[in-house]
Amino acid sequence: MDDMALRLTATSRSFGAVRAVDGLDLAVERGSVVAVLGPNGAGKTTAIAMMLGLLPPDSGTVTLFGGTPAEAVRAGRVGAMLQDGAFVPGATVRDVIELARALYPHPMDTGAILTAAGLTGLAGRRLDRLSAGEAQRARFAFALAGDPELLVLDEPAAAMDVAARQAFWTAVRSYAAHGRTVLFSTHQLHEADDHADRIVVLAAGRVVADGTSAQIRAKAGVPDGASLDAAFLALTSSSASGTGQ
Ligand SMILES: Nc1ncnc2c1ncn2[C@@H]1O[C@H](COP(=O)(O)OP(=O)(O)OP(=O)(O)O)[C@@H](O)[C@H]1O
Repeated sequence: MDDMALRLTATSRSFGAVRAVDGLDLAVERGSVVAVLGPNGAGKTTAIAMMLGLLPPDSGTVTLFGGTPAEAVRAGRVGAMLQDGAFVPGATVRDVIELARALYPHPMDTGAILTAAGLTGLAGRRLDRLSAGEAQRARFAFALAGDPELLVLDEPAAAMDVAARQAFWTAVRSYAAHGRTVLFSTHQLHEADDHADRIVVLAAGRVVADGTSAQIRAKAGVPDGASLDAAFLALTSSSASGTGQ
């Protein structure tokens, strides 16, 4: 049995002439919180789509808990929050949570989902009337509903205000504290610094650095006290121009 929640081995995916993900090797231990950083076009969303079985790799393999992504999704072991996840028009927050709960074998309690996602006061609100930040929280609720072992979150806190972000990250940390695994992508480097045990920096579809924030700074050759932004720019500037064209 694979003791990793997630494993990508020599995984590649191209779109025409663009090599979005280029021989990516990444293994994520169960119980860890991993942030994936990278400039626009680095391949984060493509890698996440392959992790979830939404996009087949051209070459290489992707396994979740030692099996295929489809098996893990079918078994309710994975919850995901995607950037452009659309909602059923006219449905309420509670409707979509109940819909998600019905898809999973061991769903979380509706009240616990609403609390974790900060939506208790908005349960009866129509999804198409939510603000952008509230809609992100509803996507988080959908991802949490099945009480999955692995949460995969693509730029999850985008559009959330300061209080919503704080509540969101508290919920993520408490989720991970129960031995579950979280992988999230972000452009907010401080979120990676503050909330991830491990940071993976991608550029041009490859891993250019992987470790704690101190290890990332050391690899980039910036001092310990320097911002992660300085390390990020040092690590990604040479390869960033080679992608996203
Ligand atoms: N369906 C597609 N068709 C053509 N090109 C694509 C497609 N999806 C992604 N790409 C290209 O693959 C590369 C990687 O895109 P991807 O969305 O994975 O990057 P990203 O790191 O998530 O970027 P961002 O930070 O802007 O969200 C980009 O050059 C993008 O234009």
